Amino acid sequence: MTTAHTILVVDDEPSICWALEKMLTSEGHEVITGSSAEEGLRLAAQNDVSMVILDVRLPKEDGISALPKFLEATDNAPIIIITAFGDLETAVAAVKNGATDYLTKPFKLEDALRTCRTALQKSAHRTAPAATQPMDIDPSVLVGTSPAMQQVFRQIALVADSDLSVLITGETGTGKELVAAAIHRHSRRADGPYIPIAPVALNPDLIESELFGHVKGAFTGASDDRAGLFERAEGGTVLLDEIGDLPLGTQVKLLRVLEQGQYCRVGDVKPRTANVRILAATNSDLHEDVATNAFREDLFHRLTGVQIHLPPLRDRVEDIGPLCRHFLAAMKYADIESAVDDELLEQLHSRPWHGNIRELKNAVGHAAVVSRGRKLTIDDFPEPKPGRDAPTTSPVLAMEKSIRVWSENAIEANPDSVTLHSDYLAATEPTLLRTVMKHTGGNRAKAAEMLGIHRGTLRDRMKAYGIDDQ
Ligand SMILES: Nc1ncnc2c1ncn2[C@@H]1O[C@H](COP(=O)(O)OP(=O)(O)OP(=O)(O)O)[C@@H](O)[C@H]1O
Repeated sequence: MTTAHTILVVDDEPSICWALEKMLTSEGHEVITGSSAEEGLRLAAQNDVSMVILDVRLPKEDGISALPKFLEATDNAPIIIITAFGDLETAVAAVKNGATDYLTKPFKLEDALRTCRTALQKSAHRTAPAATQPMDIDPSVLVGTSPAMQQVFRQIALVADSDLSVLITGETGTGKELVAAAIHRHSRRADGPYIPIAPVALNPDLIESELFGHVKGAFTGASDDRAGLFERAEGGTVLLDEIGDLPLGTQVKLLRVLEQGQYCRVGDVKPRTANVRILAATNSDLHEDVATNAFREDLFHRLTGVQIHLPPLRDRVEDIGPLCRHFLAAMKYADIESAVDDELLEQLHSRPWHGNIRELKNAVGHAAVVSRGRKLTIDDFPEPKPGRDAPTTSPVLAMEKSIRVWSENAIEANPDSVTLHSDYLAATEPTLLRTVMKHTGGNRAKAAEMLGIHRGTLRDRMKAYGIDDQ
């Protein structure tokens, strides 16, 4: 059975108060309601309140600025903020000012109930809230009015102030890097460095030295001690972009940083403490990489503790209008309001946007130049980008990755191996031979010609691998 609590609901919309009251009384709680911050504070002073549900939009003083007063009046009871205007700014402001959680109108009652139950559990272990700070937010950075983006803003707000590592997922161009930057900007580390790194862009032979630094003489060319990116990000945040591309050996070291907060420079045995928050982003399916042993399962679980997923733009078309206006404003386009009409928006909504917001941004830039300040039409926009069916990774790159993963696993399994090359051929050659034989309808002579090897060699290899002519 749940313990009965007194819950204060402060909202100037009677229907919201009524719905919450009904929901919470059916859980056995007592509900008192106020329609302004002033009335709510009076009620909070007169009652032993276990939780407050506070609307942001109130007639005189708004919910965000009244929040610290409610915390004081209720001896730091959990406070759930409700707003119809849920943007990142409001979400972060609410959490920074001490709110426990955040609900965006219209909300489902079952979601509200879940949020209330969690908050009430916290009520049992009240602690003083973190010191509040004035906010320094550029509200134009992350644009989005869709429910999906509201959820993303809420997640950013809830995780920003902690030191948790976060995995940000989503197709290319959905704004993963922007979300990572927003988490850093709204975190306690905001004054520290923010370093985004794409491992794929680093020299594969030097990747560990790039990340963790090295000591003099660690390898040929290491003429001096050198700090790595983790050291340079001291006190700040590192974004590991496309984390799936991290070599397996480096994944082990990253896990150590995540679990023990420690790493060593290459060639050094002295562990160093990493005072760095790690964010990671990927547009590939890490589950698949785990299944093929390209990504360590332990690291995967460590990283997926907190995950923020950015849906593709085609699943949140409501954001297209605000994004278009945002990009036009950034270009100082004349008369933004009439530049994008409903007819154009409808046409833009039906595009697939495989390149997501990056494609939209480029397309709007293109259209703005072509239209020279007049109202935009669909003809001003470039052709849509090819679909997702067109592979984003070339088969050669995919093969390179598979070979790299296979080699790293084989070396890890048997560091003293002396048969790597023949093991590799045995793993790959049968597929090649079978494919060519199938193509030639089982004609060995033709197959040998295509392969550029002698018929006898082909025969021997097929025999060795147990491949028959069919
Ligand atoms: N919600 C948004 N509001 C405004 N601009 C956005 C938003 N999301 C993305 N953008 C812009 O779209 C472009 C692509 O965003 P970003 O680089 O963050 O995507 P990504 O998901 O990290 O892409 P990739 O996986 O290819 O690295 C950037 O120019 C970014 O500023």
